[in-house]
Amino acid sequence: MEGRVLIIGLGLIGGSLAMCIKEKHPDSELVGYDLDQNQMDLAKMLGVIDRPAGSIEEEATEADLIIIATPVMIAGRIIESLASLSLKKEVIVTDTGSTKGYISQKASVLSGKGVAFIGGHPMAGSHKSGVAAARKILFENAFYLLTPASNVDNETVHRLKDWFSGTRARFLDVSPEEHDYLTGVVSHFPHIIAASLVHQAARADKERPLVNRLAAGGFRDITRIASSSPRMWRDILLQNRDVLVSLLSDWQDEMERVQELLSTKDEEKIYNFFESAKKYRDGLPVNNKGAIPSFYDLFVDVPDYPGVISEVTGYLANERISITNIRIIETREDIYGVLVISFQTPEDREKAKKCIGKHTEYEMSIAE
Ligand SMILES: NC(=O)C1=CN([C@@H]2O[C@H](COP(=O)(O)OP(=O)(O)OC[C@H]3O[C@@H](n4cnc5c(N)ncnc54)[C@H](O)[C@@H]3O)[C@@H](O)[C@H]2O)C=CC1
Ligand SMILES: O=C(O)C(=O)Cc1ccc(O)cc1
Repeated sequence: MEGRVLIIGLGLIGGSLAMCIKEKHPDSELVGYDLDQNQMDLAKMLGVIDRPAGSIEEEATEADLIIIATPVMIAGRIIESLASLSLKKEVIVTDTGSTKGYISQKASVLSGKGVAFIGGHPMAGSHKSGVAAARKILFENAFYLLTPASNVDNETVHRLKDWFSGTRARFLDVSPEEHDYLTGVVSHFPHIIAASLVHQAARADKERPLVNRLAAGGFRDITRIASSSPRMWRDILLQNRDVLVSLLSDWQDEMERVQELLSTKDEEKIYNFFESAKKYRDGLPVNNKGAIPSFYDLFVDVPDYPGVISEVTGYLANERISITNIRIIETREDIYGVLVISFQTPEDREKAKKCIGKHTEYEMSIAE
């Protein structure tokens, strides 16, 4: 498609969407605006946008697609300012916020003026922020939830999906209320729990410093999302307050049940508690990227000598295989154990396995 796209907020999500649009629609013109001049300069330098915007007002009136990819609290204010401008008749306005109820209410000022607003939420991301972390494969296979306002026809929704076809995401239309409940359960609430687990460990650490050293492996895995942007999660929690308060109350009931199982030493019920969780979790789809994307880990048993990490990463770099994370699980004190390398795709992981196998005799395994 041809046309001018204005992206407001050139961070991880705005930057990644810009890359996806350019790949599929090379004739489009991508204009970016960010309050932070450094992000705007970096976006231009990295080729993520064609040019920076002087202001939202200057560019919005000429845009065919306007994407608001700022923190959710700010998106509401931007919508209000867009509503005071004379936008193109066929323009589509969309956002990328993790909550949809609040923004959809705010967007009624646009609908009132006949402007098409389609709320959007690509359900994939990362705990990293900023345009430097943007990737065009970020949304591949992920769900992309859309909440079209009631005045928006199917043709317009299709037009937006066409703009975003380079994401290779799977689009689903839902109501804003349904959206906020679903994402409350699978994304927002788990972020609260991850942060609470970290708080619990940090408290214990004060008495027993070994906690810090032992909190590797599984603990790091389940608390990875606690490293996300505090500002972003503050805003999300405030906007999805009602759903989260109700989920917290369910959670407290659940914890009381667990406490009861422990005080009554009910072996069978404790077993069932874990067994039923395992059954449900094992049945979750593995090929989809969920709100909390899976990373494809390769475990490499490495010997204990200095430079072994750079040796392994060097082999991968030579074959241009990109990794998303690397860490060591120390199996014994001060002795290197297993190197865990994470990849974005199972194909990259397979290539890496072959590559390391070519150069070394290290044992490797994959855990699903
Ligand atoms: N990080 C993630 O994994 C995901 C985030 N989201 C949502 O996407 C939105 C953006 O998130 P990220 O890209 O991760 O954040 P980010 O922090 O990487 O980028 C946000 C950008 O918005 C800019 N900004 C702030 N106020 C602005 C204003 N008034 N005008 C113009 N720019 C402004 C910031 O300077 C920053 O560059 C948020 O609403 C978030 O809820 C959605 C899916 C995943
Ligand atoms: O880093 C992770 O695993 C995430 O949870 C990413 C994420 C953050 C916010 C969203 O609205 C959707 C996905």
